Amino acid sequence: MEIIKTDFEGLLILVPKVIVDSRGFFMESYNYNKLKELGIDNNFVQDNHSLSEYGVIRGLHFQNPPYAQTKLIRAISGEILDVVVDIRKSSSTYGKHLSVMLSAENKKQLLIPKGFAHGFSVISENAEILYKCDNFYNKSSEGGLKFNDTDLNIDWKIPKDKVLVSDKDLNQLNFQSFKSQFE
Ligand SMILES: Cc1cn([C@H]2C[C@H](O)[C@@H](COP(=O)(O)OP(=O)(O)O[C@H]3O[C@H](C)C(=O)[C@H](O)[C@H]3O)O2)c(=O)[nH]c1=O
Repeated sequence: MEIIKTDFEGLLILVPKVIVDSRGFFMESYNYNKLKELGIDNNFVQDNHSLSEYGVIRGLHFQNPPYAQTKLIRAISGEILDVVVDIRKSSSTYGKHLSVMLSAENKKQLLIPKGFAHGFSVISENAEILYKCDNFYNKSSEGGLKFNDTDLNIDWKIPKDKVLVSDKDLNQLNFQSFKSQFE
């Protein structure tokens, strides 16, 4: 597993070792011990799996403390533009975002620490994603930021007339009126 650091504290891109042979490929998509040897020690307790069509944007979501979640996300079919926004008030990258293409082809994973709002747009015809969480779903602790917030100015790589979002995501907070609960 290759670890790629980013400009955001704790936000890592993981590239698993893929073993190819005449039958296809094999990879250990997750290995607690191998990540622990690399200094990554999360007790993941919930796996999520979603399918979305082209143009869907899910996010930008997070769970507030004490239900905040570290996530380890990957695409198992199709391709997404995965986007995280740093909402840790004391972070030097507060309010900044990182975008990374995750796809069944590149097999990249994103380790997203607590304190980031997370979302993705579906660039392919459809995409299935799997992600591990180190805290359980807690609906009442959910928070969110508007995907099209002008201060965040995120390029989701989807033409405006093709964007598909839930009513919930249309009504998230603007960044300016958002009060982070993350230090
Ligand atoms: C997140 C979640 C949702 N649900 C139920 C609640 C709804 O009945 C249904 C769809 O939920 P929602 O529309 O919030 O799903 P997404 O828009 O994919 O939300 C996720 O999208 C972004 C990208 C994230 O990073 C979060 O994990 C999560 O907020 O699944 C559950 O039962 N358990 C869960 O852990």
